[in-house]
Amino acid sequence: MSDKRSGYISWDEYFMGVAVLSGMRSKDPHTQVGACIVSEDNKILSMGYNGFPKGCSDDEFPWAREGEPYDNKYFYTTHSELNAILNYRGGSLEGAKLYVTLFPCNECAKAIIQAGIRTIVYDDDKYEMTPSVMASKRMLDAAGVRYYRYKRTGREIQITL
Ligand SMILES: O=c1[nH]c(=O)n([C@H]2C[C@H](O)[C@@H](COP(=O)(O)O)O2)cc1CO
Ligand SMILES: [Zn+2]
Repeated sequence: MSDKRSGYISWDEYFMGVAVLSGMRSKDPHTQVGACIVSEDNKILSMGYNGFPKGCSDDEFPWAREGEPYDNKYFYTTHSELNAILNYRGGSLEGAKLYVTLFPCNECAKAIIQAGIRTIVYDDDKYEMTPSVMASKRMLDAAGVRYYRYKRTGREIQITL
């Protein structure tokens, strides 16, 4: 009989929790997205959140959702998934798993496929009806990248910092 502690968090809770925590760094006032890339043997390889590229000030570049393309955020934000891929400097992501709080868009799907990531665990899918996410699923399906929705456990975690 083992005296192992019970009540510890599962791998999925752990990695999605890290993705959520990472998203808390986002300065986007509307949508915060976090990502965590994990190896096949459950080691965290990289993390990311949505934001402007290095050198592009969060206080000077626009966070607006509307207006001319030059004056809204869409030309400038790097998505959490792409940031997590680019933040990894250790070599290959072949066979890795991506935990992400929002279903990846078509641009991120291309990067995910080309990086060799084979599995996506996502939480929110609020843009599922958009052409971008439909195109994303089309490419992921064609490339054989598995994706499944994170099953929320309802566990609440309080951390005092
Ligand atoms: O997969 C994604 N990953 C990601 O990081 N994002 C970022 C880009 C923007 O900063 C924000 C989306 O903004 P909005 O929901 O206001 O359109 O989320 C958006 C998507 C879209 O699916
Ligand atoms: Zn994206």
